[in-house]
Amino acid sequence: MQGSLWRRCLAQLEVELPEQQFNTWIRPLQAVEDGRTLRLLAPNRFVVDWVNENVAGRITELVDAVGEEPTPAVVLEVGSRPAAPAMTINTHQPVAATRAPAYIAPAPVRDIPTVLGSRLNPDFTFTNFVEGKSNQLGRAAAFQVAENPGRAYNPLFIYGGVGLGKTHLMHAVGNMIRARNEHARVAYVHSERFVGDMVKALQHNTINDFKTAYRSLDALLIDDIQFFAGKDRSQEEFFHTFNALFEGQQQIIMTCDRYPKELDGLEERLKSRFGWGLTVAIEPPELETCVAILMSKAAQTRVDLPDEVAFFIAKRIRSNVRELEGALRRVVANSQFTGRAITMEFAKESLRDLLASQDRMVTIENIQKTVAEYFKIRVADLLSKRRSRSIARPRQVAMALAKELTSHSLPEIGDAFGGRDHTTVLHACRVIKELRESNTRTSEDYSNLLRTLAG
Ligand SMILES: Nc1ncnc2c1ncn2[C@@H]1O[C@H](COP(=O)(O)OP(=O)(O)OP(=O)(O)O)[C@@H](O)[C@H]1O
Repeated sequence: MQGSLWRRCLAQLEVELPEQQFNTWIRPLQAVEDGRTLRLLAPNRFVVDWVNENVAGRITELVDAVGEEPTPAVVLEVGSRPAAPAMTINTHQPVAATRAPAYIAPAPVRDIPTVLGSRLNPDFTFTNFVEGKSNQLGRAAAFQVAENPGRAYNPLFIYGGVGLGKTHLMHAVGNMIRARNEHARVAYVHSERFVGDMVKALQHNTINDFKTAYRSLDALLIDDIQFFAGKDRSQEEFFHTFNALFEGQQQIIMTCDRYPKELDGLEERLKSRFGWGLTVAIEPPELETCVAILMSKAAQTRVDLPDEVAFFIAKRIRSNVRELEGALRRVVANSQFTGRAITMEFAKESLRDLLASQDRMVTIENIQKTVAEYFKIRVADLLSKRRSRSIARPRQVAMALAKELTSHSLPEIGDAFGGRDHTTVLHACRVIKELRESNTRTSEDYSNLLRTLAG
């Protein structure tokens, strides 16, 4: 069957490679298969070089693993196939939906009302959002907003770390509003896109259309508003949009990676407005919730995932839900690729590289989570500006651990702790070093944490 060999390789590569790499370098390849050769046609020399350097070996391995006799030779060259619909490469769809910017269809600003209205991701619903202690409040608030848009909590402000389900919840609200009223004008927009659209509208003299489009909505869902930091013109425009929607009792939902008051580079008048409705945090999920999420994702794709495998994955991948899904996707793709059932042994084998690199690499997120659990505070507290001793000390411990266990620079660490200056991190490292020498308690805490994190 023409094209099937490459399709299988593609499905596997999509799981193994970061999304951006896959889209940039692999997706543009066109395949021509004749049983003896798999010819991959690249649009230009850059793509050929990149693929040769980075994934050619892996492609050959995958072709070998498919086990066709004789094993087809892989040829990579610049070229393109004459357009023939039957040969279009049909790439496999990932289990999880792609991330925010991907829903945004490039469209002229004039079309905003229609285009915005079609940007909801139908896969993100309340039904498939798994509830746990870490997201209970956020889910409950979102549900109430969906039942009573513009009136329950306006605005609804959801904040928390990456990959914890903020975007999912936001879309769930939009989907539910639309399910209850098909005429409702609901728009999802990433803040970066809002900024881009606004700049275009200014350039093309269509700022009035832009304003009307946004202000005519029943609900505006705006993601990752930390992107507004430092962008004064966009904040100004968003301020007016916000006021118009708010006054019209039109719903506004926002997400952000931190508590709004902690956002540097954001005007005070916006920060205070963000707090007019309800502000809820989403925390990293506990083990049981992680297991439940895995089971739910497996069930959605009709995959048989034994409990012990779900526990194994949940225990080993602790950073966030997106990573958890990535690990599951890898196991499932591997199982579909090889036709083997998902057993403990199989999962360990499929995730070996991922776990090995994770074991070698302690992440700042992981440190924050472990330190927060250890001191029984919230990750959000570590990222906040609160200065009370019970928060500030653990924060300094976490910063010192990040310096010791990761290869991140001081500014990067500062940034990961709610956008702090590198001198704060340096100060934290010095304080902790001194305390470890003079204070048994700190010294013990630090050693315990080091043991937990680095084995
Ligand atoms: N409680 C949950 N139940 C089911 N799926 C979840 C849950 N939490 C997160 N997910 C899934 O995890 C993935 C990442 O979630 P999402 O994109 O909503 O994260 P986010 O908090 O918006 O992250 P970012 O700040 O990076 O945009 C999505 O595929 C989402 O469906």
